[in-house]
Amino acid sequence: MENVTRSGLHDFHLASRKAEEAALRRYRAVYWLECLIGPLSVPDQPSEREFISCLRNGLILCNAINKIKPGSVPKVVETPLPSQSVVWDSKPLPAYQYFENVRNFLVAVKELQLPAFEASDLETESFEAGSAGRVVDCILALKSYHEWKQTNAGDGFYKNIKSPLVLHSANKNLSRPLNALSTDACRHLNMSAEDGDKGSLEDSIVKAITDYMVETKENISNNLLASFHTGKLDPVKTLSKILASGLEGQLQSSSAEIEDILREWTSSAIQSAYIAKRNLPTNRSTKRCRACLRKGSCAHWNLLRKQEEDLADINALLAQTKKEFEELQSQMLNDMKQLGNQVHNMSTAALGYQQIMQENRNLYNMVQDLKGNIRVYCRIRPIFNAKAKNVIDFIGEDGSLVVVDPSKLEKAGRKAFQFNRVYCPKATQDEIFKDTRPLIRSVMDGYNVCILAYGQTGSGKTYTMCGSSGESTKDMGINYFALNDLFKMSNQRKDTTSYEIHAQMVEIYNEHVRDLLSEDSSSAKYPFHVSLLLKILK
Ligand SMILES: Nc1ncnc2c1ncn2[C@@H]1O[C@H](COP(=O)(O)OP(=O)(O)OP(=O)(O)O)[C@@H](O)[C@H]1O
Repeated sequence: MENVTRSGLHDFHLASRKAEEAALRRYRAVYWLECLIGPLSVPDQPSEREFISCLRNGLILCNAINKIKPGSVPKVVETPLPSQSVVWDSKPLPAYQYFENVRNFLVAVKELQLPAFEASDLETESFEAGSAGRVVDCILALKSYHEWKQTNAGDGFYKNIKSPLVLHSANKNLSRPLNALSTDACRHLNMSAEDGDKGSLEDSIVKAITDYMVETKENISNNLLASFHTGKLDPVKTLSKILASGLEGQLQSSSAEIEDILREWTSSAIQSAYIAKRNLPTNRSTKRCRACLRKGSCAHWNLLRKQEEDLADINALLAQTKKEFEELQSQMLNDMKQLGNQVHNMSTAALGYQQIMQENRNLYNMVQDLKGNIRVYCRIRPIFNAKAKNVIDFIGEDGSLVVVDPSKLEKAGRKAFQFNRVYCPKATQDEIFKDTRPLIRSVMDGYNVCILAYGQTGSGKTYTMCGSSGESTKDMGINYFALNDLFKMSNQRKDTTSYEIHAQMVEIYNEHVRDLLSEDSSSAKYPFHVSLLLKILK
């Protein structure tokens, strides 16, 4: 009996407190409307019925929203007697006109994404206690929007903030799900976080607690009342149980999201450990940029850290490359120095070589002089006539030759001659040139050389000097061999000496000298025209 009394008393206090709360909110709404559009002709502290009656034609509401946002309700249905406009409920209009104002107001409110109410909430016929709550919520939301607009000059996006007190009266009859409202409330608490972001661990915990608080606030009175009615449990224990179960339920509903965040946080922790292993400062891994302050990890900061590491690697590589380049440079300098020394040595050696070569030439020419300035070689032509007798008796290696005259006595018919060398009839053109070649080299060293073929007709002078009449190089004469050597030696010495080679071919016959290379027969006889000679030489 005592418990029942206590329970009834508590119910009374609770209902009284709710009524006081609703009245205060209603007075605030009326006060704000009067400040906005003028006196409403209702008491300062109107009852719910007086409040509803005042607003039921929609005129006040339409004027208020048009004042906040001009043109929100383009056409407002006025009362028949404008002079009595201050008496809002003086003369009832037809129901459809009321409905049009209220409907236009509700459309405008929804466009602003503010909490609306049902048009039937303004019906005084179906009025019941507490039905003005949603109307009050709507007006107070309009008030908040007005204040936001004045503060922000209409810039940005207005997000309606619903306090638990608003929810308390609003969600009793609204079809809007509690979860959706809870989410809105949670977003309000998470204003500092990025919109649409799944959030960090802290965000999820805050969201869970907020949802729990909002939901529990709706259920707490019923739960407590139930416990009080049964009288079996202590109210404090009941409250604790409600808190614990509610929080557990919220955490379970958010467990998947929290698990994801925990996983991300764990991987972030592993990264931190890895960085610590790399001797990087540990506190760096916990740093986040401003945009990611509420996240478990910061991709921007990780990217920055990675770029710093790459930069450090590049710097190390650059330093190593510089070092290698310097080593290469010094090595190249050493090589250049060695090369310079080698070139110097080579030039010295070349100079020495030139000197030695010059000395060698001098010695060589000295040998040629010692051999004799005039050398006489004898070449014996083969016998072409089989009936002819051989007159050659002896050919010595030392250049001695003994011939025999068959028509004379043995002793008187024998004659001995001495030459530098005697070539037998079988001697080839090459063998003949071997003794002449050293003289050709002396020509290239600046000595004058003359090779003269002498003998009777048919003895083989032309054959020895020019070779046979054929084009075969096998029997090439001394002239061609000598010219070949001259060009070859000129080419070998072209780096040190420049030679000019001139050739002239003349015939001396019967005291007449003729130029055999001249194409003009008139100028072929001696003395030759110089211009013609130069032309030939070219
Ligand atoms: N050593 C040789 N081997 C073979 N044939 C030779 C030799 N010497 C001369 N002859 C030949 O003998 C002939 C006469 O020689 P060549 O014309 O050279 O004589 P030559 O002294 O120039 O006479 P000439 O004073 O009349 O001009 C040529 O047919 C030549 O081919």
